[in-house]
Amino acid sequence: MATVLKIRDLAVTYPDGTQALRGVDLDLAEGECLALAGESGSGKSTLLRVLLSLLPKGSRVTGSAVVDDDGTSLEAVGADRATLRRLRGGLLGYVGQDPHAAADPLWSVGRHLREAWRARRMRPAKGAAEERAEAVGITQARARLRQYPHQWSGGMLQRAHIAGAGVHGPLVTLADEPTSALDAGLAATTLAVLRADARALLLVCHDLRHVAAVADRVAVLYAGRVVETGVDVPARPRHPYTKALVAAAPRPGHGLPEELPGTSPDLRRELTGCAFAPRCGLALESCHREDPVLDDGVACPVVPR
Ligand SMILES: Nc1ncnc2c1ncn2[C@@H]1O[C@H](COP(=O)(O)OP(=O)(O)OP(=O)(O)O)[C@@H](O)[C@H]1O
Repeated sequence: MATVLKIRDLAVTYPDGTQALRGVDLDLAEGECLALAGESGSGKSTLLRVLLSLLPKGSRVTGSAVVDDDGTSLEAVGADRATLRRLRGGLLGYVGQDPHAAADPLWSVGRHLREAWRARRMRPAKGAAEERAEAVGITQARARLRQYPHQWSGGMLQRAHIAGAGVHGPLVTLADEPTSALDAGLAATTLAVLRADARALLLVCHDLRHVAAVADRVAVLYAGRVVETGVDVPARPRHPYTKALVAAAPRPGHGLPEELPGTSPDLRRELTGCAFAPRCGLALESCHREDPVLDDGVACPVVPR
């Protein structure tokens, strides 16, 4: 399958000196769902913000993030206005965290959906909004789209956002914790709808259990670096950080989850060695000096190959 998104050595420093991403390499193939996992502050949302050029003024970005549309490559890092117009809502669809927070309570749900055309100075063909809504499982769409966000459940409203994100058939859909405001049952079906609707999906999700059902591959971020990537990460974590992350997730019938030891590093300071080493029970002396690179899907010298 063709690679539709190629990220190389991507680094982001916010204006206050926070190094949110520190050299990330990732590929996403057509038809694939890649999940980005990692605890709060690991850089997941920052990566999506780079692709959509939504970083605050004064942020420093180096490296590259190329969207490849059938041989035409568009660089998201430092994109000019014309490129941005092609990327945002065109080649890149976006679904956010909280469907109610992302909606204007005074607009009908149909108006929200039609905005996906208007934002690109287009008019939806007759019945096109209803057709999109039905494609993501909203029944009686004509009547329901006349209703307002407060008349919709979170799960249904998130489907409307998914419908809106997919209006122009984006090559890549970016979803930032799209189920964090939903209960567990709704989360699973919403993710399945999102997965079915997207051509390629970059899914930010801190909960590895949800990821397991929909993602083809998982990349685990820690302090702005990919520390592990693979197909079987939620079931068979290898990096000590990923293991701790899995153990920290509550699982029915497994007793109380184990809290991750220690605290996340201060990303405003220069980090030497593996950023996880101060919290890692298996760290070698060299881990405090050398930052391990990804080798066979895991950035850790302790993990057997
Ligand atoms: N505008 C900003 N200015 C300065 N630092 C920021 C800004 N936005 C995010 N950060 C910092 O950058 C780092 C990465 O944040 P980011 O939001 O990308 O993490 P995340 O993994 O998406 O976390 P969460 O799951 O909580 O959304 C964190 O240390 C965060 O505090």
